[in-house]
Formats: sequence, C-alpha cells, structure tokens
Amino acid sequence: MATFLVEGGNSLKGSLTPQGAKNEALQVICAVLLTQEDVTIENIPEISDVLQLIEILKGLGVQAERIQKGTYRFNAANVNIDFLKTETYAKQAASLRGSVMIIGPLLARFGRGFIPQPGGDKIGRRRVDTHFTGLQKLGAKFTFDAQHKWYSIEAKKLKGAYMLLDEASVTGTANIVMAAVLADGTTTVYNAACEPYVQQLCKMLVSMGAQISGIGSNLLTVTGVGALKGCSHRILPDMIEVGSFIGLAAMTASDITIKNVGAEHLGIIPASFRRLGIKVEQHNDDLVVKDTQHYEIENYIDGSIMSISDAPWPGLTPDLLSVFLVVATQAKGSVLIHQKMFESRLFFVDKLIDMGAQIILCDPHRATVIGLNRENSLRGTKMTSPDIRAGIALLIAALSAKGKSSIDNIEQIDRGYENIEGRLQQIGAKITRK
Ligand SMILES: CC(=O)N[C@H]1[C@@H](OP(=O)(O)OP(=O)(O)OC[C@H]2O[C@@H](n3ccc(=O)[nH]c3=O)[C@H](O)[C@@H]2O)O[C@H](CO)[C@@H](O)[C@@H]1O
Ligand SMILES: C=C(OP(=O)(O)O)C(=O)O
Repeated sequence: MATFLVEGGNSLKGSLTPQGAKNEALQVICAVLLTQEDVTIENIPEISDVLQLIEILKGLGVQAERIQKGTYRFNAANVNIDFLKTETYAKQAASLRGSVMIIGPLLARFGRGFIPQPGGDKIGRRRVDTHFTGLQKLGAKFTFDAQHKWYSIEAKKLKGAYMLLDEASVTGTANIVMAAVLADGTTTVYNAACEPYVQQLCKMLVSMGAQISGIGSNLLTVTGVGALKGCSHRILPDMIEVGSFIGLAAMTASDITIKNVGAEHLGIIPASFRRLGIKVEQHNDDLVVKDTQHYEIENYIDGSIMSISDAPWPGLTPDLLSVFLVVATQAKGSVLIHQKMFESRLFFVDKLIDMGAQIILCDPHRATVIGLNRENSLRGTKMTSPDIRAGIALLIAALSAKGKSSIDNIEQIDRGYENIEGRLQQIGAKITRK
C-alpha cells in the first residue's frame, strides 16, 4: 500500500493539462473487440484501471501495441474466448468496473460472454441489471451463478428490439449499444445515458461503420450491420480531472490555468463551480481559475440554501461531488451536497471534520457544509483514501491544510489520475510518494 506525504498550506501556480478521460477510455477500449481490423486510440490515460483492462484484452488474444505514450493500436482478429474461464480473468475482471463492458462486444461478435461481479469503487450498490435486461431484450439468454457471482450471457444471433431502460446507466448503455450494432434489425434505446463518454463511444462506432442516430440524446436508434471495420479515435480530456483541478485551485487559493479542457464537453461543470463563487474563465479551450482567495456560495433566488446534487447527464456528474464538498469547506456560506446515486460516497467527511471542516453528515446521501471563509485553515492529518474521488478530495484538502498530512491507500487515486504527484509538483505542490 503506497502513501502520499503532503506538506500543505502553500498556494500553487502554473498550468495543468488534463489526461484523457478514464471512463471514455474504458468504453472505447472494449469496443475494439467488435472488429477484426486495427483500431488506433489516442490520448489513453495510462492509469491502473485502463492498463488492467488492456491486460484483460491481451489475455483474450487482442494485440495491443503501444505506439507512443497514450497511443495504442489494437487488433482483435484472433480472440480466445476460453480465456474467460481462467482464474487470471476472474481476478482481473473483478478488479475494475469497466471490465463489464467487454460483455456487449463479446456477445455481439462471439455469441457469449461471462463476467464476475465487476469491481470499481466501493461507493454503494453497483448493480448490473440494466445491462443484462437490455441484452435479454436483444434475445440473449442470461444466467447468474449466485454462489460464485458469475454473470453469463449467450445468443446465437441478436435481434434488434425496443427497450426503455430502468435507469440511464452509463456502462449499461455502452454495453447494449455495443451489442446492438451487430444485431439483426433496429434497436431503440430510450432512457439511454448520454454522458460524453457514451457520445464518444457512439461516434467511434459510427466511424467503424455502425448506424446510430440520436447521439447525445436519451433516445438512441441503432440499426445493426454485418461487420465493423477499423478506425482511429481520440479520447476527450477527462472532465472529472478538469473539475478536480478547479477544486484544487480554489481550495489552495491558487491561480491555475487548465489547458485544453474540451470546453464544449464539460456541460454544467464550470457553471456549478461558479455557483460556489469560484471565478472560472474560459480562454479559448483553456480554463483560468483565479482570484480564489475568497469565494462565496450563491443562495437560491428566494434566499434559501443552495444544494449541489448529481443527476444523469446533462446533470452534474456524481464523480465530482466529493470535490465540490471539499471546496465548499473554505467558501463563505453554506451548501447542501446531495449525492443521489451512490449511498456510500460521503463517509470520507469524517476526515474533513477531523481536519477542522464544519460539516453535518445528515444521512449517507446528504452533507451540509458550513464554509469557513478561510477564517480557519484545515489541519493536516493522517488519512486513507476510501475511493478514487474521495481520495482526490482528501488530497486537495491536505494540500490546502496547515501542516503535514499522509494519505494511505493511494492506489485508489492511481486508478483514475495519472502521475498526479508529478504533475502537482510542477505547479509547486509539496507531495511525495512513499
Ligand atoms: C466506468 C464508468 O464509466 N464508471 C462511471 C459510470 O458507472 P456505472 O455505469 O457503473 O454507473 P451507472 O450509470 O450504472 O449508475 C451509477 C449509480 O447511479 C444510480 N443511477 C443511475 C442512473 C439513474 O438514472 N439513476 C440512478 O440512481 C445507479 O443505480 C447506480 O447506483 O457512471 C457512474 C454514474 O455517472 C459514474 O459514477 C462512474 O464513474
Ligand atoms: C466511480 C468511479 O469509477 P468506477 O465506476 O470505475 O468505479 C469514478 O470514476 O468516480
């Protein structure tokens, strides 16, 4: 288990460039299984979850050649489905959530797929019902081995169908679309997730010859084709990393420029930080965060206390609520942070309270933050990263705090942020890995 040692309380200065988006990478890398031809993907973040997924594909027989940092050429002409029966696969697939998205492509191209209970953040229940209900609608047969927690799906040939998803699941939509692109006939997916990750996957599939309309909306229409060809695809900047950097600038009272953010794909994220009073200016495709010494949370028009809550896209992504929460601790004013989707993502506030933050954890989904308005600094402490986003939020808190902090279990942060200490050191952060 690795640890970050942080000496906080200094402001940072300079620019940061976001990596490619983790959650898009996990989708588009799974999509290479849909074709026999070469697929080249650029801007792949070399983070542990993504590297683990590439290992799974290699185990399946996919050739994955690293052309240069972040650029890989994949070829899935020869896939060995029997790899799915190995212990190695069981272990690898259970270590990340994104592995669940090999199921759709394998079902579409090879007629079957198995997956152990997918891993990922332990942030509450992470069901996969939407995935398998959707695949069953396409005519696949589903079985669940409750004792070993193995999910299996098979079909000789998939057939297009209409489906109204029970929830707009991001990975579920990706799986269903990847299965439908090679099905007979037309599939209509209503209440589809439409996060930029899903939009990017659909665009990539279209460049491989798939027929998909409604991209960017919650109604996708997919007309199956006989086979897909190769393509080149570039992953968007990671919007969660962009948001994390805005939060970092605010908490550490720093001027930071975030370069090449893919501003048109950030949705409501910059505006939501502005509602906390943070000055976020857009200069071409860069975001400039400045004058962060004081920021004041807005109230609603009627004077009542604002809440920041998550919702499926184009709502605010749940993956940034931990950062919003930490940023609010030094604002002027109060805010209710309401994490609607996941039920175990707010428990890390205990550590922030130990550090001196004023937070009332109302229940597992809601925390009220009473901002300190920088009248008191947070105090450094010893902590452990419970999940990827609480991890980055605690790191931001530690960088803003007076004194030294240590953060254990930073493998959680490494799942989603590439060489975070190296990049933060370059803008003046005192952080080392032990
Ligand atoms: C690898 C990957 O891409 N992971 C992301 C993906 O996970 P993932 O695809 O696993 O998440 P889902 O979209 O399936 O759902 C996330 C949670 O939200 C709940 N839910 C979902 C939709 C909805 O309309 N109402 C609702 O309550 C689900 O019950 C579940 O508990 O999307 C999540 C939601 O943006 C993000 O947090 C994860 O980072
Ligand atoms: C919850 C997340 O990831 P995963 O779905 O991979 O666990 C996240 O990226 O915040």
